[in-house]
Amino acid sequence: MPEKSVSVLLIDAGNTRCKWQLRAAGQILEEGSAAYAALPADWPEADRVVVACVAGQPDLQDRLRQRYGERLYWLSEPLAGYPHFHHCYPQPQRLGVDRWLAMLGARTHGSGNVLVVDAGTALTIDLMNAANQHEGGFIVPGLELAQQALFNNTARVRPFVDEQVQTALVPGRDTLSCVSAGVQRQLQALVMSVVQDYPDYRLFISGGDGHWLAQRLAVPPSPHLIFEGMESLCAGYF
Ligand SMILES: Nc1ncnc2c1ncn2[C@@H]1O[C@H](COP(=O)(O)OP(=O)(O)O)[C@@H](O)[C@H]1O
Ligand SMILES: CC(C)(COP(=O)(O)O)[C@@H](O)C(=O)NCCC(=O)O
Ligand SMILES: [K+]
Repeated sequence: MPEKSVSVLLIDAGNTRCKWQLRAAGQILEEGSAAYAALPADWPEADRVVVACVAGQPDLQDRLRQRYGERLYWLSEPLAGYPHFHHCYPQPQRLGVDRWLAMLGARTHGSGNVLVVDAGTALTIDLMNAANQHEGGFIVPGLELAQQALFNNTARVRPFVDEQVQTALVPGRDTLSCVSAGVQRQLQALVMSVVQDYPDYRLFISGGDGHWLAQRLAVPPSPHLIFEGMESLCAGYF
């Protein structure tokens, strides 16, 4: 009788929300995302569960530990001693586990230099060369956070209820449109400036704001990079 393929539940616990995929034999069987206040009461059955968490979340960890016991692998920092990646941080455990996994995920798409953008709560950009040497990166506030920074720290820049968020980059004609278009252009310009400095690096864009950013930069989005990184870890490590 053929052996049943191993099912893995992969959970990407970011600062804004939690995303998950149930995979078996490289296929995505189920997927979802939710705010922490609205997580499923009932997680799917899985042979193995890997969580990448940059956001603390002790309650989630307790619940998943109760549900899955020893099948749970909780990653809050890069795995020490992982041989197929060379850190540049003097303290590698300080590198966000999501950034590390996104780079491992990009590697599953081929060899060569990679420039990995994860447009989430923060927008991160990481460079990794063909020898899997992390060459460093950039961290800036992501779209929502950058907008909130303006709303929270100015008297009159705020989202008026009668204003619609614009998706175009044309100059805004109300406060919300000016902020939205301004912040989008800022993020796009940052990524373009790094791309320009590293022309031999293949660009990958993931994260909650990855779709529009990828479209602007004329590359296909890579929404599953962190899951792909987790899956490649599972193959050798868990
Ligand atoms: N359904 C959604 N809920 C929350 N944010 C979303 C959603 N869809 C897109 N976004 C955008 O994605 C960003 C969060 O991206 P995500 O990759 O989930 O972040 P994180 O991994 O930091 O939790 C938000 O800042 C927001 O601009
Ligand atoms: C930079 C981040 C906040 C990004 O988190 P996210 O936007 O995915 O929620 C996260 O990767 C993190 O907490 N990193 C630790 C600091 C570092 O990477 O240097
Ligand atoms: K991010």
